[in-house]
Amino acid sequence: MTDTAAAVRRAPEGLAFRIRDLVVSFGTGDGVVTPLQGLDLEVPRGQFLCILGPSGQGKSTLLRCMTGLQAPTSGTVEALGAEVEGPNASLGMVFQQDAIPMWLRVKDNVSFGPRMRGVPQQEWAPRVEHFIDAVGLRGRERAWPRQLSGGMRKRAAIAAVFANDPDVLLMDEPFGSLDYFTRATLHNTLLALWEETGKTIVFVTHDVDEALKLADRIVVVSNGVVGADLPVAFERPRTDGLRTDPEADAMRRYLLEELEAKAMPQ
Ligand SMILES: Nc1ncnc2c1ncn2[C@@H]1O[C@H](COP(=O)(O)OP(=O)(O)OP(=O)(O)O)[C@@H](O)[C@H]1O
Repeated sequence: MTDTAAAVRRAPEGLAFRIRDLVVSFGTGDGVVTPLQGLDLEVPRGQFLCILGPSGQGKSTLLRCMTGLQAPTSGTVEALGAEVEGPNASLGMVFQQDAIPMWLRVKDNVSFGPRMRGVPQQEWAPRVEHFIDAVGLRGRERAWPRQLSGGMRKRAAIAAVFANDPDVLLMDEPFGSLDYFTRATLHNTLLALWEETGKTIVFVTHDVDEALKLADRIVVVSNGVVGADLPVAFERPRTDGLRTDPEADAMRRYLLEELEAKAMPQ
């Protein structure tokens, strides 16, 4: 696809998310923790947004609010123009853990979402075949998850979330447990599917280089608010050359300093 075609296809038509003054508090045995303290964030449709942040400062809580798994204490979270009131099929999720049912073969896993939603088979079947191919699992359709490597199980999870055709994908450190090379190939698979489908992706990571490779935009969440908000304009596809690019290096240093400055003592 040419840059122009991609830009036209991904031209934002409104917002995927509008988050206003989001506060989340939890009561614990030791008192109250408030990981989100009045956070504002807008995410245009089609954007690949990476959320970075020091440990324990609210990234997962924010993502859970965006998927409807966590209710705000106050403030509002709107997805696709409507207030998020609970999980729904337009908000697809991928977590760090292998969140695929181990009792279903690969193909049954990939088709699980649309089958559960009662989508007619003639509608889901071609999508399922397409995404099995797109993630490189052709030939393993009848395998059980336990017969696959961690990277392949992640491929099945990605095919499953795309086959369910959500408008938005929310991913919480999805590749955190994988080795460097497996992650690198999964980055390319995910980017190819994002280019193809134009879906909005919100991706939480600890890893600055992962964010620089993937994102259109990086926000740093610290002390319960958006502490830094940077556009990432490096040309795609982003290759290993990004590691030695002076601009990328400047951004990497800035982000690492930002994370270090805001990290809480562990
Ligand atoms: N259900 C809960 N009950 C009580 N405290 C919680 C709950 N969920 C999160 N917290 C607390 O809220 C804070 C933020 O947690 P959160 O998981 O959102 O941080 P994070 O930035 O994603 O961290 P990490 O990068 O380490 O995964 C932490 O202090 C955590 O212990």
